Amino acid sequence: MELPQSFAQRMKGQLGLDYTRFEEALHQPAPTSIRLNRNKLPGQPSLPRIPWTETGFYLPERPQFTLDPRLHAGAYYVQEASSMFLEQALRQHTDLSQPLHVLDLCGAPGGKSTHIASLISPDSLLVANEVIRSRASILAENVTKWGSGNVVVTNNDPRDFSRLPEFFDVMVVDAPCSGEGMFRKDPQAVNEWSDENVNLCAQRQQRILMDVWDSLRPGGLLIYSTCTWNLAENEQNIAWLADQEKAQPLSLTLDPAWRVEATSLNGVSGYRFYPHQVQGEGFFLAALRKTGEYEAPQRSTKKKKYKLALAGKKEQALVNDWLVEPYRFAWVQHGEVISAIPENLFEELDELYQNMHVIYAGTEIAEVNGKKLKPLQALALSQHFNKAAFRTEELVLESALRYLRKEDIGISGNSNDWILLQFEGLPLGWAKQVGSRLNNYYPKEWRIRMELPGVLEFKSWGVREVRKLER
Ligand SMILES: C[S@@+](CC[C@H](N)C(=O)[O-])C[C@H]1O[C@@H](n2cnc3c(N)ncnc32)[C@H](O)[C@@H]1O
Repeated sequence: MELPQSFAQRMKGQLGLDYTRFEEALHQPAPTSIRLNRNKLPGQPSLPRIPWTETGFYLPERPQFTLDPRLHAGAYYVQEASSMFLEQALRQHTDLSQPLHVLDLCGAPGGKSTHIASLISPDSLLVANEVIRSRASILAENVTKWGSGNVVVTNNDPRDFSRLPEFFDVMVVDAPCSGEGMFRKDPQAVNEWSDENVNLCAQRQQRILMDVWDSLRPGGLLIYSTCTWNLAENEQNIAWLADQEKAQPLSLTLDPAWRVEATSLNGVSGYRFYPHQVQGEGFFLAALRKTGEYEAPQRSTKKKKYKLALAGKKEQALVNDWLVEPYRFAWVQHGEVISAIPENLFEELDELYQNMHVIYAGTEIAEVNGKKLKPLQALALSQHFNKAAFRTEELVLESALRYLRKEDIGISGNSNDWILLQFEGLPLGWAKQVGSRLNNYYPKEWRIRMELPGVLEFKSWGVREVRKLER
């Protein structure tokens, strides 16, 4: 990798004597790390922990993740370690036990959204947004696999959030940036880098921040992050915002052993991750509190016209016991699809449907057509799913991968049932047995496209779990 000259020059100025170690680190392989979904994998793996998060771990090597059915089951997310530092900003500056409205503005592919979903209380709402449509679908897929049930995925431009004034308690802006911190993982980022692009990115970030600022409540928390190291896209932008909006800069308590670098510019604290100091990629994070007093809006006494329609009692009764605590949910119907949304979030969700382009909300449970009922993929992957309501079949590795490739797989018995297919107790999706045939209902868009290798080797992250299957 040949570093752009002006980038190297600037970093020498920024890092001084540390520059040589920094450059050497850029030529080392990037570490591999994952974050576990504790609702699906509660055990403690024998792996080194990422110190600033409770659920992140380093792997000794990079496995072929596509060939691990647990990834498709939403049991973990492959995420770069530094970016999990978001957890510190949330834990140190919010009360996560409270019901919060959180926005993840630049959400795709979903690393931070799934992380936030694991940290907030079940009564909280996360709006995971992505402006690019194709990327919003990937975000919706990852959110669905994570299975939290209190997440809404929207596909909106930041300026659309002006329709939701003072709606959010917390806002995460993981801004599109010049990607200097991704150089060793992504050679394309090196080719696209230029001083001009850094300036364009900085201007775009300011626009994005101004576009969404009004939808943060007074007293609310803004967490801003990038994966780049220049001042313009980081400290300078946040100092500019703090000055413009009279926001209060916040600092974080760091453990010196983490080797995260704290910076300060005009009273604004920033936190920098360099690959020669931490086991992770380049990252920057800063936090601000919006000043002022929040006054909850007066509720109108006029009868409200809702956009969300509740499912009929008959339809609801058909699917009610498919979730473990059905009384916690409102059951809404959109065409033939019944979804469950947390009961306490009905008003907020309706407001989102009125104002934004919602592409996924809550948990899609079933398609109902007269007496015909079809359980949906999101139900199988939901953390609230009542598995006892269905016949389940455990698959070995090869069958699980064939199922995820949407191939035909054999199964014993002869019935007319919906069958929940699992791998190591983790639901993967649905199949329907029709006589001796088994119809595969795994979503076509999610299927594994890669050919299975001649020898399947299941190298899990737990060192003891190496398996070979000769075929
Ligand atoms: C750094 S990535 C987000 C990564 C994500 N937060 C995660 O942890 O997986 C930035 C995202 O911003 C989106 N984006 C690009 N231009 C944007 C704009 N003008 N406004 C808002 N988001 C934008 C990109 O499509 C991209 O998905």
